[in-house]
Amino acid sequence: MKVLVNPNKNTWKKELERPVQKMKEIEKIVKPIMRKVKRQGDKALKKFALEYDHVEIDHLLVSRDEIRMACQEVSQELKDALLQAKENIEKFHQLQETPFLITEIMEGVTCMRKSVPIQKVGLYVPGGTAPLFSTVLMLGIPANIAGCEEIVLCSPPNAEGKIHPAILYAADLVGINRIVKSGGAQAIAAMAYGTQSVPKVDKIFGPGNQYVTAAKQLATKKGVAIDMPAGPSEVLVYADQSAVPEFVAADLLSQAEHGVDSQVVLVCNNQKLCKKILKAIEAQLETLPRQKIAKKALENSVAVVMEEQEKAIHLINEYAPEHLIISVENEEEVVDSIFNAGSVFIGNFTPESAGDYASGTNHTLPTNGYAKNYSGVSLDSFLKKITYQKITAEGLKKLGPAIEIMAENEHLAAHKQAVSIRLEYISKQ
Ligand SMILES: NC(=O)c1ccc[n+]([C@@H]2O[C@H](COP(=O)([O-])OP(=O)(O)OC[C@H]3O[C@@H](n4cnc5c(N)ncnc54)[C@H](O)[C@@H]3O)[C@@H](O)[C@H]2O)c1
Ligand SMILES: N[C@H](CO)Cc1c[nH]c[nH+]1
Ligand SMILES: [Zn+2]
Repeated sequence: MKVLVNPNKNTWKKELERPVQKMKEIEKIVKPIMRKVKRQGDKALKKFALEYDHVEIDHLLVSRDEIRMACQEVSQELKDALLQAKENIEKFHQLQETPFLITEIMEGVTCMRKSVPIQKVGLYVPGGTAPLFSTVLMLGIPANIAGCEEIVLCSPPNAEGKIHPAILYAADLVGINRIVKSGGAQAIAAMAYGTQSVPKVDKIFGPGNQYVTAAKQLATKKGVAIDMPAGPSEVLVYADQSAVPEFVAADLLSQAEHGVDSQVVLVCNNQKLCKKILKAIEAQLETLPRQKIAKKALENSVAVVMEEQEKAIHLINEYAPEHLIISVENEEEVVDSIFNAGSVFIGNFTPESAGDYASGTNHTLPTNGYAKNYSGVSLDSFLKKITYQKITAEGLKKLGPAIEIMAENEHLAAHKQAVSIRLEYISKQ
C-alpha cells in the first residue's frame, strides 16, 4: 500500500484513481457479447457459459428439484443467520415505505402521489469469485416489499454447472423461483433483451464485476433502467488515535478480498497510527485464504496521512467512497460533514461487514465515485411514483386565469384554449 504524507490535492487525486479498466476497453468486449445474446438468445447464453464459466449448461433455468436439494445442503447455522439478516433487512426496508400523498393544494384543486411497483425486475447476483448469496436478500427483499410482479434472478454457474446452494436457498427464502444459470454481460443482455428462458425486464439491479457494470450501463441505452453502477467493492477508513489499528486493518482487508480490482483507502491523522495499521494488515493478511486477491487489491490501494481534518474531509467527499468507516473522536462532526458516500459505518464497533450482511441497510451501493450522484439500492429503487390531480369547476375558476396567462406568454395558444373553453362552459351553467 502506497503511503502519502500530507499530499496536495493533485497528488492524492492521481494516486486515488480507481483501478478499473478504461470503460472503452471493457465495452469492446461487452458489446459483441450483448449483440450475440440479442440475436441468438439462450443459445448464446450457453455458449458464453462455456467460454467464461468453463461449463456446459443443458438447462438454463434452475428446476424446483435443484432448489429442494440446495435447501437440504445449506447448514442450519447458515439458515439461522440468513433468517436474522432477512428480518433486519426487511425491517429497515419496510420503514422506507412512504404514505399515499393527497392534499388540497387550493380550494377545488387536489394533488395526489402514489408509489407503484416496477412490474418486471431482473436481479443479478455475483458468483464469479465468491457466491454472494447475501445479495439475494439485498435485492429480493425490497423487490417483494415493493410488490414487483415478475422477478428473475441471474447468477453465474459454478464449475459443476450449478448455482451455489446458499444462493438458491436465499432465493427460495424470499420467494424468487425464476433463476437462471447465467452470469456476466450475457446475463445482463438476456434481461435487457429477453431470451427464450429470460423475460425482458423493465429494470436491472445488482452488483458485479466490470463486465457486468459496463453491460448494465449499455443496457440503459436500450430503454432498460438500472439501479446504479455498482462495480468492484471499495472502502475508505478515516481513523485517528481513538481507532483500534487491528480493527481498521481488518476492515480494509474485508473489502480488499473481494477482487483484484477492489480498492481500499486509509486516511488517518498521524504517521504513527498509519504505521501500526499497515503492520496489522501484514499480520492479518497471512491468515487469509484469499490473501492473493487481497494482496493484488492492496497494490491499487493508498494510505494517506492527513493531519488537518478539514483536508481529510475534503478528500473523502471528493473520492466519494462506496463504504466509509469513521473511527475518530469527534465522529458526529465528521458524519455531518460527509456528502458523498454510499453507506457510512460509525465508531469502533461497526465493521463494514455488518452492512454487507445483516445490520439491515442495503449493500448494493454506488462505486467508482458514483456516490456523488447515486444512492444505494433501497425500497424506492423498485418503485415509481405516479402523480394525479383532480380539479373541480370552482377550482378551475380560481386557477384557470394563471394557467391562461402562462400559456399565452409561452406562445402556446392551444394550452390556453384547453382552459378557456372550460371556463366559458362553466360560466354558461
Ligand atoms: N458495489 C456493490 O454494491 C457490490 C456488492 C457486491 C459485490 N460487488 C463486486 O462484485 C464483483 C463480483 O465479481 P465476480 O467476478 O466475482 O462475479 P460476477 O458474477 O460479477 O462476474 C462473473 C462473470 O464475469 C464474466 N467474465 C469473467 N471474466 C470475463 C472476461 N474476461 N470477459 C468477459 N466476461 C468475463 C463471466 O461471464 C462470469 O460469469 C466484485 O468486484 C465485488 O467487489 C460489488
Ligand atoms: N461488500 C460488498 C459490497 O460492495 C457486498 C458483500 C457481499 N458479501 C460480502 N460483501
Ligand atoms: Zn463485502
